[in-house]
Amino acid sequence: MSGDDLADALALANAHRDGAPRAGAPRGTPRGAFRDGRAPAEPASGEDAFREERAGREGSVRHLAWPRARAAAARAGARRRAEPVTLPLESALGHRLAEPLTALTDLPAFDTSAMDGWAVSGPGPWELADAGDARGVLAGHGAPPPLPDGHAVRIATGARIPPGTTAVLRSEYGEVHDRRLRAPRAPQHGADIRPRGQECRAGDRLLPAGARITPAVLGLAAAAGWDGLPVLRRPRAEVLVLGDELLASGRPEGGRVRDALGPMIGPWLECLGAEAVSTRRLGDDADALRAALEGTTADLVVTTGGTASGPVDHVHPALRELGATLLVDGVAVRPGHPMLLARLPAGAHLVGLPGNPLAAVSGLLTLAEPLLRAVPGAGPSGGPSGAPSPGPSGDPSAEPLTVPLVDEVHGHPRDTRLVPVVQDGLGVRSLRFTGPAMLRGIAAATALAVVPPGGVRPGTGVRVLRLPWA
Ligand SMILES: Nc1nc2c(c(=O)[nH]1)N[C@H]1C(S)=C(S)[C@@H](COP(=O)(O)OP(=O)(O)OC[C@H]3O[C@@H](n4cnc5c(N)ncnc54)[C@H](O)[C@@H]3O)O[C@H]1N2
Ligand code: MOO
Repeated sequence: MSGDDLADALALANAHRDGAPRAGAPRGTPRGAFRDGRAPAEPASGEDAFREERAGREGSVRHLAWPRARAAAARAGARRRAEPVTLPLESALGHRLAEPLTALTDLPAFDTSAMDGWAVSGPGPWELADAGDARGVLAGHGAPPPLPDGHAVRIATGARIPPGTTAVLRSEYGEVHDRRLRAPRAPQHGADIRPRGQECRAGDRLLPAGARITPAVLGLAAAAGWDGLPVLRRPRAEVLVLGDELLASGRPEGGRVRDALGPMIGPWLECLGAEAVSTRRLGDDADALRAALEGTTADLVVTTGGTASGPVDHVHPALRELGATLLVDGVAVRPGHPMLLARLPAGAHLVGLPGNPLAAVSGLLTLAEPLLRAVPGAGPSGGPSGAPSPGPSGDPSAEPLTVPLVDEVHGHPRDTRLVPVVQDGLGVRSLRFTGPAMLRGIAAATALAVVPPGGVRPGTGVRVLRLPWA
């Protein structure tokens, strides 16, 4: 076990010791919790309830409090490194720059006309010069001949300025009669000429290392002469979908169900800043799972299903046999409490998502999202919170937004609930069809509200995890 793993394992043990009610100790009712199935008259504010929150218990299994689980995932991510690689511009979108972006050229690279019109030399009127092309000086052509004093030549936007030019006269500001150009108002010296280096000089630093590559950055990089960019490789994620009952196509039949997670988790991980390299269905085959975990080349393995303790739930046994370190083993959150986070012996992290589809979403946002956000230099291309990616500390604390919840949401007595919500005016409103096995609510949602143990009354501010596409 590495020092880092040991630190995490100790943190996990301490969290359980500090947070979970001890066996046999009187547990009492947490502040803000239901006593008789109804909402309390004076529930604690969201923040108070978070401070009061303690790790919950499920039967004899102790679960880590939701904020602690996210913090543990962020710590795991902060220890990962993002390697620099060079990608062609067409593949670089969404990555972060591994080095500052410098200009490979002056911009503009030559004095250029900002308008269609005439290049003029000296005060008017001007005699029209021969450009060697009846259309005048065009963009994309070689160096034009010098323009003698008192002469003008037709010029197009983007064309090179002939030596000797003092200004460009826009076509709407001049008139030609008998090869003489006149202008009611003389152009100022340098008018409508973009001088070489106006935007930058070769070698100028245009953007810092770590800047996210947006469409605008791709344009700037191309203008500045780059064909490929040094970027930080996104964490590579592999998705392993477990369950013999899953169908890859068609309608559910014969007691089997469609695999809803295979099509969902990879794209969602991409939204969270990972490169989803593969999604494989392994059925309920313990050997295949072990082999996949042993052979993985990914930074993050995400499994779905098999986290509980049923006869074909192979995730825990496989991790045990491989000698993995469990960093989070169950979280006091609904849905999704059997979720887990582990570190495989070769260094990859594993997020085990429960099989119920909304529980899997909960695990993704509780564990995978803070982990990916905290990988130095990586981070989402617009995370669920919409907040900028934090620095190397990976501190996710500033990340969720707080907004009023307009309706009453029943809470779990001990666990945090993640509830699909939709924007409603300045607040959010909870949705229907949000059972652990349902995706109908989350598919219409803009965010997940973080409902503290005991629930919240209408108008109370709750933290929300905004969905990356909302
Ligand atoms: N005795 C207990 N049983 C269960 C507990 C518990 O605390 N004690 N927790 C329940 C909860 S909560 C959840 S969530 C599930 C988690 O179980 P697994 O992670 O082992 O998931 P599976 O058993 O493999 O599947 C659960 C459920 O989800 C369906 N599923 C699985 N994968 C997919 C998929 N890719 N697409 C669509 N649906 C999927 C699967 O068919 C099951 O219906 O455990 C409870 N049990
Ligand atoms: O994680 Mo389970 O979905 O809470 O039902």
